[in-house]
Amino acid sequence: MSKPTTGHFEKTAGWLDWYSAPSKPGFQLPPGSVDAHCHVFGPGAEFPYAPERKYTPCDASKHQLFALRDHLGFARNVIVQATCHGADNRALVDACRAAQGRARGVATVKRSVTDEELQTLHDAGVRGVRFNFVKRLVDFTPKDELLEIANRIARLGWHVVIYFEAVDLPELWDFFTALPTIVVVDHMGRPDVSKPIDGPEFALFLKFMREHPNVWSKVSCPERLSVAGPRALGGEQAAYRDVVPFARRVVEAFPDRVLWGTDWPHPNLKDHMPDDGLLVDFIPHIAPTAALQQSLLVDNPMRLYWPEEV
Ligand SMILES: O=C(O)c1cc(C(=O)O)oc(=O)c1
Repeated sequence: MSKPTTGHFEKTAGWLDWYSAPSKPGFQLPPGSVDAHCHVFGPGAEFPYAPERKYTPCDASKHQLFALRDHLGFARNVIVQATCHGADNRALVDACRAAQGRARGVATVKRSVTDEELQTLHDAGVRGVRFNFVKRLVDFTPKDELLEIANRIARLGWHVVIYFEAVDLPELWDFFTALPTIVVVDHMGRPDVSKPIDGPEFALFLKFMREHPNVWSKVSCPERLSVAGPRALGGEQAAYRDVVPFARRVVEAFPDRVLWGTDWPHPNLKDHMPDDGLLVDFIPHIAPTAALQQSLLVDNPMRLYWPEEV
């Protein structure tokens, strides 16, 4: 793969660039696997980063994303609007269109979005909107505004993707459970994996999923959630052991409502940048049977993002 570059913009201090020489996974992905959470960044010279952004990344273009897709053995991508692009979905739309049916998108929109703009997003392959509650990434948006957006996109058959941290779930519960669509949680709601898996915090997340059959979860981002490592670098086959029980619990309890994604190009990692090939090798530890792998990587994302092909 090519190497990361930065064009017009100066990266946030300490920014870690994506890993430019990922290994070939040892784990053989089932045919038709979907990387259901990844991003494009710019390139900034073509698709400028949003003025309200909280970080400035290195560029991560659609071509680089598609090269990674092919290298790892994925068939398709779900590209999620990154907060550094705010509600300007041009880079996302451009990538989805260029993928020629092999990518779907999750956009960020404001209340002011027109029906015509929503239709244009739909035609490009967008099937969801993302609501972000992680304070270091976005400014606060009032809940009535988000609910209004959710009701509008529900009519298009789209869903809502939510990103929040485990400690905030109690406060956000009423809002989340009032959403009228399928609701997809990013990165398992960011559990603190140094806390017990049977403790109250993770129990609340499992209850959230158990009591609400419209709630799905991405069992992604062990590299972000791991406290004890080891890191997915240098051929490590036992990476992020502390995350495995959490992700596996979700996969086994809700096999029909889980998705997996690389999270490439891994915004805001502070301590290391994982080898994406080794991240793929993490999958069979959380989805240990062929049937679970088929649901996680193929059947579930196809049902949600390409229902017309199922
Ligand atoms: O934890 C993060 O920093 C992060 C950021 C973004 C984004 O900026 O969109 O997306 C993610 O999936 C994760």
